[in-house]
Order: sequence, then C-alpha cells, then structure tokens
Amino acid sequence: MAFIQLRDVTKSFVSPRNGRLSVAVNRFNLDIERGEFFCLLGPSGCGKTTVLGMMAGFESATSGEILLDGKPVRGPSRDRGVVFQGDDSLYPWLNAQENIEFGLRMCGVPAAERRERARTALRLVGLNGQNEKYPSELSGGMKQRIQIARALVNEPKMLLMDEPFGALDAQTRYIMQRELRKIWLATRSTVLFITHDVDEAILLGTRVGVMSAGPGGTLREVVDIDLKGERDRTDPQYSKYFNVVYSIIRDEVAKAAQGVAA
Ligand SMILES: Nc1ncnc2c1ncn2[C@@H]1O[C@H](COP(=O)(O)OP(=O)(O)OP(=O)(O)O)[C@@H](O)[C@H]1O
Repeated sequence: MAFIQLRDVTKSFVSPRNGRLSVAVNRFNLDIERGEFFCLLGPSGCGKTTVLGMMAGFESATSGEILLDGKPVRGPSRDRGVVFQGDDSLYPWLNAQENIEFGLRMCGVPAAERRERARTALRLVGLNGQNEKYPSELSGGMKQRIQIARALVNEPKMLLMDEPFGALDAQTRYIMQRELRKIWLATRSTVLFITHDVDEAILLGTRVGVMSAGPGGTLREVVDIDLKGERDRTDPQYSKYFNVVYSIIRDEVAKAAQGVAA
C-alpha cells in the first residue's frame, strides 16, 4: 500500500459571485511512496494548489479520499509540514532559532531538545551560525530557508511545498534548489512540490506529474526521473527528461490558452 493515496479526488467550489458550482480538480488519482520527491506541474488554474490544500487538510475533497499512511486525511496536522511561496509568516520579534523552535514550544517539547532540534534544522538548511538573527536582518532566500527549517523541525511524515522559491531572484532560486536537493538526499523526506518550472521539477523530482489544463484538471501523465545524486543541467540525461516533460506541459498550456480564447 502506497504511503500517500489519492483516490478519485474531486473538488468543487461554489462561486461567491453567482452561486454556481465549478470543478477545480476532477477525479485525481495518485500514489506517492515513502521517501519520494514528487513534483506536480500544470498550467495555471489546473488545480495544483487545490490538490496540495486537500493533502494539507486545509480543504476537504468533495468526493474521493486521501490516505496518509493508511489513514484518511481529515484536517491539518503536524505530520504534514507546509511551505508556501514567499511565506512571510516568521514572527518578527523572534530570532531565527526561536522562530524554528516556536511550534515545538507550543507542543511542550523541553527546552534542551528544542534547541538541539532547531540547530540541526538550521544546519540542514545551510544557516549554521545565523540562529540569533531576526527576520528583518535576513534576505528573502534566508527567510525561505527558515520556513523550510520550521517545517523540518517537526519531523513531519510529509513536506508539502507550493512554489516555495517562486518569489526569489534567479540566483537565489538556483542556490535554494541545490540546497533542497541536498536536504532531501540527507533526509529522504516524502515531498510533494508544486512548481511551474520544468527545470526545477527535473532538478528536484524523483517523479514529475503533469496535470491537464483546468478548470477541473486531473493528473495526465507521470514521468520517472532516474538521475542519481546532485543533478546537473549539463548532463545529457537532464536534457532528455526536460524535453519529455516540456512537450507534455506545452500541450496542456496550449489547451489552457485555447480554453481562455474560446
Ligand atoms: N476557494 C476557492 N473558491 C472558488 N474557486 C476556487 C477556490 N480556490 C481555487 N479555486 C478555483 O479552482 C481552480 C484551481 O485553482 P488552483 O489555485 O488550485 O490552481 P493552480 O493550478 O494552483 O493555479 P496557479 O498555477 O495559477 O497557482 C481555479 O479555477 C480557481 O479559480
């Protein structure tokens, strides 16, 4: 039995404007194994964030079911760490270490253990020695690393990441992609990672899923990315996977554009 199972998951929303029901995700099926880094790509509006929101337990499915480790997802839980794009939810009055420890403190984890776990998480995201800095003293990339550390410190069963590097400049983004790949190689966490960027998906994913154009998108195709260790854009295998995934997404984006034009 797969670690994560999405079975015929459909999500509809009622429009606040006209009260009509619209399908955001349609009969989405996916299994994710423990320790996989699954990247989800798809045209804008196809339902990627809605899928992640249901897995996080922020939204419930209209029909179908989501199982984590055999148990139905009924709401948010510490066993799923969530990182969003340009998330600015760090507490400005707490330093980096205290921000990372905050959730553990709320759960009553003793101070010495909190400190140790936060230091380990800071090391993992490459911010060793930056623990006393406040958010106002940190760059965008550093803040995003703290968000990742804040998710990792809870030792979640799964990390859910929604375009976490979308708001970063290109150079910082490249650095963060490399760091995240290293973290995943070290921890083998189970990750669902949403991105618009084929390059990012090939650099990070063990599998890349492409959704069909929305509204009411579903999972169209999944590509296995069999590249070991740290990945390199100059590797001919990288180009091969890039072209395969790019041609699928190009079709779907074209369909989405036709839908908009129709
Ligand atoms: N709370 C909501 N109420 C009504 N409609 C919603 C709600 N959330 C999402 N939708 C609709 O569901 C569809 C899918 O949205 P979603 O944000 O999941 O897409 P996405 O693939 O993540 O898009 P993008 O890549 O642009 O971020 C869209 O048509 C969107 O308008």
